[in-house]
Amino acid sequence: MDRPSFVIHPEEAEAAAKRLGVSALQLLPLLVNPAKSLARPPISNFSVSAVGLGSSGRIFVGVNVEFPGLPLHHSIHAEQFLVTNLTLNSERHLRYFSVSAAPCGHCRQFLQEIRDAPEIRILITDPNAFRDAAAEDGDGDGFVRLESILPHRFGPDDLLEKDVPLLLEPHDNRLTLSDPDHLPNGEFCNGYIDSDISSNLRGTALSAANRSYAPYSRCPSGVALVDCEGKMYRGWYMESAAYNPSLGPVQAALVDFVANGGGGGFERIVGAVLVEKKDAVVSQELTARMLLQVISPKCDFKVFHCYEF
Ligand SMILES: O=c1ccn([C@H]2C[C@H](O)[C@@H](CO)O2)c(=O)[nH]1
Ligand SMILES: [Zn+2]
Repeated sequence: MDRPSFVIHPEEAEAAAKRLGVSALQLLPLLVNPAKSLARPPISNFSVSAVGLGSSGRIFVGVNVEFPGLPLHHSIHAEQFLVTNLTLNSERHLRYFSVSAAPCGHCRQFLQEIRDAPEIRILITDPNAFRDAAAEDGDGDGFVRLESILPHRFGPDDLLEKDVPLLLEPHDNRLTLSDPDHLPNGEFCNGYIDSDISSNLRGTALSAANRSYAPYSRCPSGVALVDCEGKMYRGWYMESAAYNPSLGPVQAALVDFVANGGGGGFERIVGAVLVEKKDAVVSQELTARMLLQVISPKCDFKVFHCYEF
């Protein structure tokens, strides 16, 4: 099968399933191996891919991404990439996914932010992974419930009221820029970014911050990136009830870059804007600056502050 793209539309999925004589669900594990070629693991050389079916009938791909020069905990796991890809595409539910290796504890925890997480069904294509669990889980389709591989969960129910929107649900954080016309630390100066791109970046980062999922810290943030051809990417901060598996806004925007940037390297990123609250208890500024400096040294980075109206 050809190398899959990061989002497969229902008609394409249907046609591929028909060609292969399988159902949409059975297509997921068949896409896992080809999708591994999209991973970027220069440190481990261990490619992981996760392929999920959303409630719209679209199929989404996630892969692992590693960053040489940075501590390992900045890596993006395939399952986190998959969930980020769903949120960037406004997909409301993830009910099934297939993945090349057993999801680590960190990913099992991150998935808890999705409503009815215990019911998410997972099929691991690695033949050595939990055949017993699949046998016990009952449906006979090879998928196991997340609950069976992460029992006694700690999740949003432990910290939030029941009516708080969860990760894949719509968010509007009601943020507006504190001083939109004030460019912090001078103009963008690397020659790629004119005032139109600069104001676009600002607006895109603000919209991203408005979609951020930060119910635990109440410190939403968003990032917009621009590459050397003027193409823009965006992502927003997503929290985990267990804090550490949270995914930062730069990583989320890098998911957009890896999925839609035509396969180029991170050094193609020439401009970045972070929008977050001033004096936020959880601030992304220093981490974002460091990350961008390592992966794309010539990237010009600006921070704009916002407040809740
Ligand atoms: O659940 C997991 C476990 C590991 N990895 C990635 C992280 C790192 O890039 C590589 C080695 O751990 O595999 C994932 O993507 N998902
Ligand atoms: Zn993981």
